[in-house]
Amino acid sequence: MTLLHVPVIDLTPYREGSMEGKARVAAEVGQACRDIGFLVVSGHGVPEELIKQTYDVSKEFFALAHGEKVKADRPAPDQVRGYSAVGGEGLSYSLDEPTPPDIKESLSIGPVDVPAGDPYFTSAEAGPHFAPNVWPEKPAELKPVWEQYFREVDRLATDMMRIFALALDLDENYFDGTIDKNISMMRVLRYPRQTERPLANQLRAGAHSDYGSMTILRKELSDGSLQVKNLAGEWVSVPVVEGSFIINIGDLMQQWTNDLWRSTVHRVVNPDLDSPENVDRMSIVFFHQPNFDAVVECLPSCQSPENPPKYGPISSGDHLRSKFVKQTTFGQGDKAA
Ligand SMILES: O=C(O)CCC(=O)C(=O)O
Ligand SMILES: [Fe+2]
Repeated sequence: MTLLHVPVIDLTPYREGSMEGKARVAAEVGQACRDIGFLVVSGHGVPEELIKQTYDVSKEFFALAHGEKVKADRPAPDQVRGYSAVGGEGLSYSLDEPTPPDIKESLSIGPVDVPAGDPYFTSAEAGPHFAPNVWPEKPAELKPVWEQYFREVDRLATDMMRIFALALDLDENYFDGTIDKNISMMRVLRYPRQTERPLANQLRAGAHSDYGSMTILRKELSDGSLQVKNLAGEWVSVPVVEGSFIINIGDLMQQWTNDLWRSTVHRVVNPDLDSPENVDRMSIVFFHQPNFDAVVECLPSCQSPENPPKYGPISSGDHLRSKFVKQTTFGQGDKAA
């Protein structure tokens, strides 16, 4: 039976390491990726205390005056680094029918622990993927806390890629060499409490699918505001489970699996102005993206004579660049970028 709701999956049996436990988790994850493209995971091993610290320092940053926050402004359109104010981005721009800008502000970083002096990370081919991070001066603890969060969630992403490999009947370490120098991004989003009615079709985050291999999201509030479009075409809320992460497949993984797995459209809806749920909402998002030079082509286990490859090969870096140029060009007549 096709899953029409986002399942909750405990990763503990995978992490404990028995063959049987790993196979069981992989089967559950595989079904979620095929049917709905989203899953909620518990037993992930990321320390709760670190997640709380990440929220706390991020909240402190967003509470600063606008003039202070813009000191860490995004340095260039092709570098997803630093601060982006409310109105600076619309996730739906990457779709064919864009809506007005999202009602959110954000702070983003790219890879941490980039080795100094290694040309792989500074070459022309590396493009903007290892651009230096833009750190706010305040609060001072934000940098070490975020760096640690990035490392921990990167470790979880590696576990997930291994589970994905098992779910796709591949060797467990099949993807390891494609993600060891990954170009992932971490971003904290703040959706302010709303004081006036949004424009027509304006959402906290407009309908979109994510770009990369997977997204790992931690959301603060136990509301149903993150919605996913299921295979029956209905919007369903992602379940809220304390201590869990929400994980979804991105467009690149859909291509890698020759459309066997789904990069599902999702959105963040507005609260009613006078509802108790109309409060600031924050989420911590980790967009996992393989090494810029990893070549993504339909996996052998996902094709057959009846189901030939639907996509040609593309590098992870080129794929990502083609997506995020679209995201900031709304209103500039450049949706084809
Ligand atoms: O904040 C959320 O719950 C979702 C954000 C999201 O989907 C995104 O930034 O891609
Ligand atoms: Fe998303």
